[in-house]
Amino acid sequence: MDVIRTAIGLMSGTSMDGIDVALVKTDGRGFIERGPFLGVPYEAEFRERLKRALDLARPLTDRRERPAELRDIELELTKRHAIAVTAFLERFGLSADAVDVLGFHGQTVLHRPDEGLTIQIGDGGDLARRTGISVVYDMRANDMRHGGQGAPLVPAYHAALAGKFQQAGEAVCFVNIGGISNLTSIGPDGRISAFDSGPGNTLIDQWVEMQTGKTYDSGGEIGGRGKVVAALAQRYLESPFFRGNVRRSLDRGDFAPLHQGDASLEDGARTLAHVAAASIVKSAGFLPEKPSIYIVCGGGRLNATLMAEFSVMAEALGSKVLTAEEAGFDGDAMEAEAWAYLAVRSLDGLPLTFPGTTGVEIPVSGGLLARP
Ligand SMILES: Nc1ncnc2c1ncn2[C@@H]1O[C@H](COP(=O)(O)OP(=O)(O)OP(=O)(O)O)[C@@H](O)[C@H]1O
Ligand SMILES: CC(=O)N[C@H]1[C@@H]2OC[C@@H](O2)[C@@H](O)[C@@H]1O[C@H](C)C(=O)O
Repeated sequence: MDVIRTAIGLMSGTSMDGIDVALVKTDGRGFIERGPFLGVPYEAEFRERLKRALDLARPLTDRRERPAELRDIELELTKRHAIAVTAFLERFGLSADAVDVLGFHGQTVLHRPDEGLTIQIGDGGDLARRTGISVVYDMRANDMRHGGQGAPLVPAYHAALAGKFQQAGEAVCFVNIGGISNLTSIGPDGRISAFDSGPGNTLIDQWVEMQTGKTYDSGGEIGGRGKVVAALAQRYLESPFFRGNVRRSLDRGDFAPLHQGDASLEDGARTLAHVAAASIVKSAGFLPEKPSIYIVCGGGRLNATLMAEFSVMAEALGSKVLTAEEAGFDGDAMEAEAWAYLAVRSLDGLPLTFPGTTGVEIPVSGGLLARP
């Protein structure tokens, strides 16, 4: 029998809103027992530091380069992850000894797949020392080294969760609407196909923050009062990203934000929610089979305007739309759970990515191991 390990996944995503912490007991294969979840938000000051990290990373050409200020931010990020782990253990009455491994995503500060460059800051060795738990980190690099896009990596976990839908003969498609959105389709025969599908919440967040100082459109309430400005939506939806080969992954900065004066606050938020929804449907057109069910995860599922737009578009094409919760999962925890699952796979040398998920030449494992 394969070893069942207890793993904690740590995700700081492109939205830069905080650290998601989730526990999973798994053999890294078909056995998955989902445990508790904790979201640890960043305060505004640290979010600004992370935005500064993106600026500092822009000129880098080597993934190991750390200008002094970027290194400082990396160490602060790592310390915050250690504090988040401690808070998680305390909250759920667990001891560090009960955890076999941490799956540490770090923060993506630069992602240029065309140049074979992806940089996640976060010091695995330092996190292992601080927590006393082994850490698997830097999970994207090996994929890129083998010709992959370095993202998305969550599909291996989606595939493991899809069993009950597969058995029912459904073509299920997981949609993660984070800062960027990505899709994983799993056919009834188990065939897996995944890619980044387009802008998610980042454009909405940037617009709402620029206009109001709030960091996101809570519930999609602002967008719900606006209308779609067709010319603005077109500008995004006619991007070359949506043409031809979609096996491309995105950097947070690949789609430019709206400018002040482009629209009213409400119309801008509505238009960008429309763009996020239409991007998913457009990209899903490149899947090998039409999804019979979409399962929506990530913060974007809480934007009712975006979800209403997406549901109308998907249902018009004959697909059913469920939130992660309606499908029996946790839409906030999914990525952190995936990082726990992937860390266990990494320990066993199992593939994290596949030709159908990142375009990698052959299925490859990945991640570096740091022991305390
Ligand atoms: N109640 C809410 N109403 C509307 N939008 C929300 C709500 N809560 C979160 N969001 C949106 O979800 C975003 C965070 O989503 P999530 O945590 O899935 O992204 P991420 O993991 O950082 O990104 P990625 O998946 O691209 O790495 C926020 O920035 C915000 O735009
Ligand atoms: C380079 C990078 O960090 N990419 C993220 C980003 O956020 C969403 C999308 O773009 C996805 O490709 C990926 O994250 C998820 C967790 C993944 O790798 O599956």
